[in-house]
Amino acid sequence: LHARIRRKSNYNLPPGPSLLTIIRNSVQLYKKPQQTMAKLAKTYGPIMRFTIGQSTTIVISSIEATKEILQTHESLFSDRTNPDITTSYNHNRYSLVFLPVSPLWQELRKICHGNLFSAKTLDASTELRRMKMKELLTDIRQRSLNGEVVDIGRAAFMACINFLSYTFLSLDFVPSVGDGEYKHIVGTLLKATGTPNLVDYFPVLRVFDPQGIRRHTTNYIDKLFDVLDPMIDERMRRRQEKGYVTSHDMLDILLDISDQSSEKIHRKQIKHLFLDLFVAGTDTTAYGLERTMTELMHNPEAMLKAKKEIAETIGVGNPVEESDVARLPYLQAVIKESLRMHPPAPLLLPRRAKTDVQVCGYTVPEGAQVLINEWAIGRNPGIWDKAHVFSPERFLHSDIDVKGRHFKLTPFGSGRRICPGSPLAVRMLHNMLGSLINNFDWKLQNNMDPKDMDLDQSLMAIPLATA
Ligand code: HEM
Repeated sequence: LHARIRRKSNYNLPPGPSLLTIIRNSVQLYKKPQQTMAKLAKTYGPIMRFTIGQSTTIVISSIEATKEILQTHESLFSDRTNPDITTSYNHNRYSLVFLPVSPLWQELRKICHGNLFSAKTLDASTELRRMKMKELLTDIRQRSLNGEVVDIGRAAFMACINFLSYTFLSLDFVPSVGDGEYKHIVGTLLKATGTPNLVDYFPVLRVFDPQGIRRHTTNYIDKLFDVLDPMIDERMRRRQEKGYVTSHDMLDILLDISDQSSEKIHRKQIKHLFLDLFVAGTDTTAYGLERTMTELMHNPEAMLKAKKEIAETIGVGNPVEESDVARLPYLQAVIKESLRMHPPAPLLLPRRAKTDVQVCGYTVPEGAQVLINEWAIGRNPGIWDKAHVFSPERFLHSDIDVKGRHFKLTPFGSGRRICPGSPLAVRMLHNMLGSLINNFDWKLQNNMDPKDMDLDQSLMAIPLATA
């Protein structure tokens, strides 16, 4: 123990906030972790160390250090930390999100890149999403006729699940679970992943599960598997029938791969993969859409420009097709600007240091959890001109994209663990946002002035059909 303490004290990282400071800020750290960490980084520096119990977390909020972690030493930071919660259902043994770099993880990534999220596969399933987009627009049109207020976050969430479940399974996942319940399940699973769990800091408490986080998570995963299992079984049965025609969805692709070689992926892994894809893909994309709509309503000039561009390119009142997006540079800039200011994964996903690694002259100790504060980087006035102003124009004649090559903007991460679903997320974001603003004018409820909006609150708005 003595040797360990001595070794630790040799690390040249500045001490970071004390336990007392962490406790004092704990409510804020829990409610708004990225903002609070950005505030603390002003005192403790852009490479900040938190040590609690047996766990060291390093929070990065400079581009130089981000680049060293996600590019220069990427192979040493490409594993994830494995919070206790991932051991529910042995998910850590199958999960694309939490597996370390390993043959199984490589196989799953290969399937994602080559099959599930390749341009060819996504093009083939465009029709499924087009159908869902029409349903969303019909639903909003009806609400517009009734003069109803739309909770944009909720509508976006439901639209994202529908888009994903049609792309994955060619059917509505939600009616089987109930829409409110599904939102609750996904919300709870995500919240559980982000909730500081005493067990992760003091592993000796594992058997007690003092906050009940593992118990709850197992319960919710159970509910999702209860829906997924019969769907997969039914598809396997139908595939045995003569004359079965593939539906071009991800389940058929995965079952084709599994039929060819169950070593590549088997039934159980398919279920765990869908769990990851649904949980990782729904809330992030819905949050991205809600925040972008919020910014556009807060900035009527940007809204007008985006609407004008779409109307002139595809005609007013039409849904924006995925193939239209290349001709809509302002819409693309709007999405980038929103991802800069409101990254849906504000601390990305935790990486784990494989060995001691030198980053910008400091030693990140082996086993440390590394978080990139994407939110703080996106709002840093030293990095972005007028960082707190929503200005899509900054991206109009710039080559900055979100593919993980520009370390000032990496909302989908970078390197070998970059978000595999980003090609689908990007399509959904443009498609939904473009269609919502090309089909409706949006007004805040209670005639609220856009200047008075709270940009972090839920967006409630009234759709008015465009002339
Ligand atoms: C706007 C929407 C989204 C954002 C901002 C986002 C962001 C991220 C980020 C930051 C990571 C970690 C990357 C890293 O460590 O470098 C990630 C990983 C991941 N994302 Fe996304 N994501 C989005 C949508 C999706 C969608 C739609 C899916 C699937 C349908 C998805 C599936 C995943 C998976 C499976 C991983 C784990 C990959 C691995 O660890 O190898 N994401 N995402």
